[in-house]
Amino acid sequence: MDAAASRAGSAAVVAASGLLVGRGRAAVAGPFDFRLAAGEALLVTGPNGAGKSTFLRTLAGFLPPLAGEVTVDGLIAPDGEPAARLGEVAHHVGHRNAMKPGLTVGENLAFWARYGQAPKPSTREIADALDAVGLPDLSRLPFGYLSAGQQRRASLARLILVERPAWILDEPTAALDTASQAGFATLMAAHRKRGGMIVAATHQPLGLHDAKDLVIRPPAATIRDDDSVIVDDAELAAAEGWL
Ligand SMILES: Nc1ncnc2c1ncn2[C@@H]1O[C@H](COP(=O)(O)OP(=O)(O)OP(=O)(O)O)[C@@H](O)[C@H]1O
Repeated sequence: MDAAASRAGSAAVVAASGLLVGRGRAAVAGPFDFRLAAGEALLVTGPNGAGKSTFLRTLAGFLPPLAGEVTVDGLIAPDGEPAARLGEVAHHVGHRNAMKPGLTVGENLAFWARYGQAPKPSTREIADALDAVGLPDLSRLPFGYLSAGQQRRASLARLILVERPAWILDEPTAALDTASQAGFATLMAAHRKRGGMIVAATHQPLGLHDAKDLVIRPPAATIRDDDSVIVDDAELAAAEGWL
């Protein structure tokens, strides 16, 4: 993807209205309303099981909303057309790293660049992205050889490798040491200064200054065992629109 084309213009706005998120037929959290302009951040907090990951995965387009909508204005998708969905212009980094342990660090990062429709990154670009997250050039090592904190940092390097206007981050600093947490706060600040947006769920301080807050409060019973819970994989996939 062309870096300039993917950058958020100053008029960029992402907005959600009446957004209800869930798994299968079961509503998990919401409805939510928020508005993010270029350079702004939304900090999502709430206890375990409240629905933070479900909310982020819905924003990324991995789960369909049960109600409401998320609109995107002023952002250009990789195909050069105005983006219709946030997922087209966002990086999502989940709390599991979504990197294959048997592939090298470089192969994993190249996969994520291609997933975002960016050209195949050069060895230099991969080394620079790893350097930005404080890692030496480990690109030829299998991802599975890295320590937990190194794996997290290598996973975050995809944010740097390909410029995308929105970062959707689930516990981004989990497993990072104090210095790496501070380094990542600097990267997030630089992203926002370029007009980028951040939506981040966390249980620990991220150093995101002037972020808007979205607190997810769970219903009294968060673990359900009723007809709304789908336990069959195929039925769940069908309910979420994958089949
Ligand atoms: N297929 C499903 N059907 C119904 N509920 C589900 C399904 N899958 C997950 N859930 C429930 O959705 C709720 C929200 O989970 P989620 O992972 O979004 O929470 P979270 O706030 O990110 O939690 P944590 O802080 O522990 O990471 C949980 O109660 C979980 O049990």
